Amino acid sequence: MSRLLPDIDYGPLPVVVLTGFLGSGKTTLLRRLLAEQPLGETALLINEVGEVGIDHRLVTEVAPETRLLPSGCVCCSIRGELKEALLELLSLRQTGRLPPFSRIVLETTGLADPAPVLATLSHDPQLRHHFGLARTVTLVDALNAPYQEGSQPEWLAQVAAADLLLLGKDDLVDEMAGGALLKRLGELNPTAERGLAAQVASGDPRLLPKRFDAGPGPRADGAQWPLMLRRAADTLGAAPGVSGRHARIVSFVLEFDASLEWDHFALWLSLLLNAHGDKVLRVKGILNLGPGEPPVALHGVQHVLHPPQHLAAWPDDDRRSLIVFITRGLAKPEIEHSLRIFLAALGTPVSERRRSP
Ligand SMILES: Nc1nc2c(ncn2[C@@H]2O[C@H](COP(=O)(O)OP(=O)(O)OP(=O)(O)O)[C@@H](O)[C@H]2O)c(=O)[nH]1
Repeated sequence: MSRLLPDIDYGPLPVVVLTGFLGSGKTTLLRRLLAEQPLGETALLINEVGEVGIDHRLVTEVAPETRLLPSGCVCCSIRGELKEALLELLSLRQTGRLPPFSRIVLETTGLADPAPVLATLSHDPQLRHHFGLARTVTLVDALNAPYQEGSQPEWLAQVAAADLLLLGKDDLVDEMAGGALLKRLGELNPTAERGLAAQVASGDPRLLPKRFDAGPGPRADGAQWPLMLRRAADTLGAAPGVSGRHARIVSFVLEFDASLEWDHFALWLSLLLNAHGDKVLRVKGILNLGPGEPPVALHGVQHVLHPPQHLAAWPDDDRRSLIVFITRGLAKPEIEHSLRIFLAALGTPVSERRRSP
């Protein structure tokens, strides 16, 4: 008798990366998120420091298809292992040894800068064929955030990499402190959506997208991308940059009214990220490449520049190019200067829009 195989969609599987400093509440959040969800829809990959994976035991009840990566820090040697773990999961799914799960949640160790994981997911051709980075979610511990911002570079890298910032343990601080923290997170990463972890309910689609292109990135909803960038630009305004409490963190926006020459701009950005990717914690942009051209969405974390994406159309008449940077030890004037000199040398000078203070 022939067995009916499940109808598996072999399109790229969405991968949601969940990060957050040690003890910020990632496992607690995952348990709530996955509780009451149909078993087998979500595969969970957990990377932990140390030999014994305690989290693994905690989440096994709700997600039996968990695979635990064997060794420690994501940021050092995990690239090979992450790839193997992802491909193994896929193989088990395709051969029917695992249910046809429709997404993967990858919880990174709390001590890690997520950039290497994001780089692996975005740049490995085999992984890119099968998986799509849908969203990076960072959990921030409300009680410890002020201290962690001042002392832990990984905390800042996690906050900067996020598409969604969730404030956890807000029950441990008063309302005013919680509000101030959310505002602070908006200053540090003005392009991320913000919310309270306590409001994440079981099955929250922000963390459990159904398809890769249903994620929050530029693929998902072209109109949202420029609007998000404009909100960020308004937040940052004419300020030279919002400073962090340490290590010269700044967030700022470059705005251009004139269209940009893609080849020249892309070359400049690649050179910038090659040379200073460790200082560019995050870059997100929407570019106007000239009349009749669709807008292009840019999206990068440190040395990683995700493949730029053409959006269907501009949402309205506003045709500004906007590029938001979050940098460490690289100030806005340095980046402006480098872009201006570079484009002028190639014969396509642009002048940046200046907002009146
Ligand atoms: N008061 C309060 N405690 C919380 C909340 N979320 C998590 N905790 C507690 O914080 C501690 C750490 O939570 P976990 O969920 O294990 O944190 P984690 O980020 O997975 O920890 P690591 O895997 O060690 O990085 C546990 O004792 C939780 O019960 C919250 O919203 N409020």
